[in-house]
Amino acid sequence: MTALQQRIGPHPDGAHLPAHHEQCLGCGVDNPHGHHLSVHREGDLVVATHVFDDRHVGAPGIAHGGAVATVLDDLYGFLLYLVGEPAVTRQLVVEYLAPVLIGTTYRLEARVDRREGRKLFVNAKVTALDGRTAATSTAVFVTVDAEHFTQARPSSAI
Ligand SMILES: CCCCCCCCCCCCCCCC(=O)SCCNC(=O)CCNC(=O)[C@H](O)C(C)(C)COP(=O)(O)OP(=O)(O)OC[C@H]1O[C@@H](n2cnc3c(N)ncnc32)[C@H](O)[C@@H]1OP(=O)(O)O
Repeated sequence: MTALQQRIGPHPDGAHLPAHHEQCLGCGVDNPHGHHLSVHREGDLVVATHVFDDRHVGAPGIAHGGAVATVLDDLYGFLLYLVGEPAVTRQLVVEYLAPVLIGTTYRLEARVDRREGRKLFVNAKVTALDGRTAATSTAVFVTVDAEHFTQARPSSAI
């Protein structure tokens, strides 16, 4: 079994899910520019509690929209542990409903809506602890084989 297959799982309900790799911008613990997302499984959901910090600011005090999209994209990447196959983002849509505030705790959750062949239709939301939804998202991921990741330079391949 390859390291990638081991990481893919299966992972039981409630389990903390492993980072995609140590340098991943979304979840890698060794990326100093990263978001260091920590994600667990809740049934069919993948869930993170997240605080954007000063590295992610757009307008003063408000998270940059690209940073929010980055975190959502990476969160979707954790659904692949539930699906059991690698996949990559083909389309990412974000609705910014309210400012996502720096230094404020948010709950992020994502799920697979449906699958059609290689296409995974997924959705997510970002919710403040008072229950207000700050952002919603949909995306299309397409499953790929392990060779997809060998296109990168050897030093950065996973
Ligand atoms: C498991 C855990 C692993 C963990 C261990 C780490 C490994 C996993 C790391 C992941 C880490 C995550 C991190 C965050 C997620 C990224 O950031 S992923 C990085 C960003 N994304 C990319 O780089 C992807 C770049 N794009 C590509 O490589 C290629 O376009 C793709 C996505 C592989 C697809 O290419 P292709 O295989 O040639 O497929 P193509 O025929 O174009 O389309 C496939 C199907 O999708 C359909 N389609 C295309 N676009 C659309 C659309 N917008 N809407 C609906 N359908 C569409 C097509 O019509 C087609 O449908 P069918 O004809 O099959 O019915």
